[in-house]
Amino acid sequence: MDLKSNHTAPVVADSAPISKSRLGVPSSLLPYSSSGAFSPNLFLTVPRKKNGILDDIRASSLDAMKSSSPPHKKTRDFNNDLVAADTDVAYRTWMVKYPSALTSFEQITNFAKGKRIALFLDYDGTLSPIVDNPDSAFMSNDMRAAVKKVAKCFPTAIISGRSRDKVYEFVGLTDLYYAGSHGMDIMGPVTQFSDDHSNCIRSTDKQGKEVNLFQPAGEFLPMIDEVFNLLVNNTKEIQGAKVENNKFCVSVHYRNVDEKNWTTVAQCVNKVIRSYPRLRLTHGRKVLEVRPVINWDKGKAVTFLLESLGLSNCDNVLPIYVGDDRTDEDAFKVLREGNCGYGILVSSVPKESNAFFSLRDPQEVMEFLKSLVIWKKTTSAL
Ligand SMILES: O=P(O)(O)OC[C@H]1O[C@H](O[C@H]2O[C@H](CO)[C@@H](O)[C@H](O)[C@H]2O)[C@H](O)[C@@H](O)[C@@H]1O
Repeated sequence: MDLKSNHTAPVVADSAPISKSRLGVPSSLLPYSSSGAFSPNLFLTVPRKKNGILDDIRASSLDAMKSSSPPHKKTRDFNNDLVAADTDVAYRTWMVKYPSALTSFEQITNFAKGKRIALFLDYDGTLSPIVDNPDSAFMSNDMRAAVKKVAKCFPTAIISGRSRDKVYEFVGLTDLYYAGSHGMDIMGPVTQFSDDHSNCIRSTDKQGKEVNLFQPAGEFLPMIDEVFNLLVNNTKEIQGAKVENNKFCVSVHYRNVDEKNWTTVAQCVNKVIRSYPRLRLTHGRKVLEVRPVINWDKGKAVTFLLESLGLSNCDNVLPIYVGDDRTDEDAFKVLREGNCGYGILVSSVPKESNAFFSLRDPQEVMEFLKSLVIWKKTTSAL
């Protein structure tokens, strides 16, 4: 297939408008819907504008770039009490809509009674704090221990924008499921379901166990490599810019670029992907992400994993997804719209979200994971 032949434009994967009415604790459960998730035609068709300009220039507008990530400094600035107090009030007000998953823990576990919890965890900003150098985004040993324990109690998957190998290297735990490249590279269990599915191939994991690999964007690999090299070359004069190859997508980081040069970063990226109509641009935290125009995201990955694990019946399964970024909104949305699970947004600043609950930072994520383990052990002992 000639991936360049269809003249469609890159688009921003903006989250759909968030419903004004919050559902609260679901009172009834709908059967988990798999409709549309595994459409044989995974390609999104997005018409290119007549003038050939990127369909949505917001893809790289300065405003979008500025709002892509809160400054990673402490919320409380003791040299500026007033600002700190204002920030705190705004955060507390926001938390009325997105209550803390820690203070709402009983509500969550009450709803989980008689159900199996399935846990989905994002990596950067969720399990590891946001740092300037993406290669140094290590998770703490305490966090690793917490993830290990929680994965012994509940089926647990890491769903990251990183390449699967990279995120596995960071987490370093077996007995978890890993999905890299925003869900476009899933290593899951071998099941009848995977046998029936195209894009699935048998493989073995690092321990030699037979696994199933699902790579819906497999044919984009050469193109992504090509674009990675172009982006490295085109941004090499921009001080602080860093391009990361995430296998089925490419990240262009501008966290360490002087703000006055952010537009140059955006222009460089737009210039490259203009020649690749089958690629699109999305925003992460101080990062522009180039990825294939396919109908696949973290939300689809959650649905896929639940199906693969035989956990797609919401009557007895409660999926919980914890994430901090815009790409995690796709997963929150799947859980919200399916009325079948909880999204938990990790954020220290107020943000509109499809999540139900919030946690302030990775430290609170760890507390939440530990609480789940204690709850599981207590209830199993009864
Ligand atoms: O889905 P995730 O696991 O959250 O991955 C999303 C991106 O995370 C990484 O970038 C972010 O974290 C870096 C380290 O803290 C930070 O320096 C950067 O500014 C953030 O955008 C990762 O490097 C990207 O490739 C992922 O797509």
